[in-house]
Amino acid sequence: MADEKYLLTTEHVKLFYGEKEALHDISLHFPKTGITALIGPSGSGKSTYLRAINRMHDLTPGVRVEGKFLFHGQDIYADNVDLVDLRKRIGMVFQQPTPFPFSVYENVAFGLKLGKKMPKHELDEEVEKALTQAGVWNEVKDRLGSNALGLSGGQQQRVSVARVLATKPDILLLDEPTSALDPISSRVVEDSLLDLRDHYCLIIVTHNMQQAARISQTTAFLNEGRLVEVGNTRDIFLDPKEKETQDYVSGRFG
Ligand SMILES: Nc1ncnc2c1ncn2[C@@H]1O[C@H](COP(=O)(O)OP(=O)(O)OP(=O)(O)O)[C@@H](O)[C@H]1O
Repeated sequence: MADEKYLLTTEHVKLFYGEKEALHDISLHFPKTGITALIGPSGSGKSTYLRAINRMHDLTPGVRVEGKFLFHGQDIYADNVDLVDLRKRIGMVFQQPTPFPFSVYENVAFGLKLGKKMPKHELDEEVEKALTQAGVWNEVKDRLGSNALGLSGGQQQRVSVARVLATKPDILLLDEPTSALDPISSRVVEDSLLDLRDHYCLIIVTHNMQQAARISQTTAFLNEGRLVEVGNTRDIFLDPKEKETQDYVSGRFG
């Protein structure tokens, strides 16, 4: 039964790389809007879990996923799911900015052109809207025809966010989206994400605990493939229930 309160529900998720169980019984729920941060030491399963949400493991031989993933109440892993459509509705932003080696405009219009044919003026509007939402329009509006590889790392990352937003997703998955950027560019990208959190469901993997504390409302702490604790970000950082969480957020391990 669909749970109206949540846009995405994952229950009892297990993921195996061959014989190795990398995720053990993870249940997490995500509301329609807001930022959830996934934190945990290297190898704790954060990226593995994030990638399972839009079926990025489908092409990796030997990977088996168990458990329930319900998006709008529908099973993400059902046989009849259209993966192109799923990935439009659940978009992914990677650690390294991923502009294609063509113009800023074409980078954002790319996903839109895969869908139904749109008149040029509509395409222009959608590109502007997405770049504005990603917080980079003012910086690129006079160079839409220039190669996106000529932008700064932070600008490239916000153009990558705009490319995902252009296809009108409900969920943005962000896998360490600022870890390849300098601190100033990181803060600019963070500010853009903060502007998005009232309108989208954002799930961000981050190693940067200050970042998780600054931008997320909910934090989930994973360790060795287990969900140790999930809760209000403030509580996870200031008053966690589990000693393991306390040890991690206070820097005693990881
Ligand atoms: N393609 C793969 N094949 C086999 N094992 C894998 C594969 N990808 C990840 N793993 C293993 O799964 C576990 C979880 O890895 P994952 O990358 O999800 O962790 P993470 O918390 O995102 O780490 P990091 O913060 O370093 O990116 C690790 O033990 C890792 O070695």
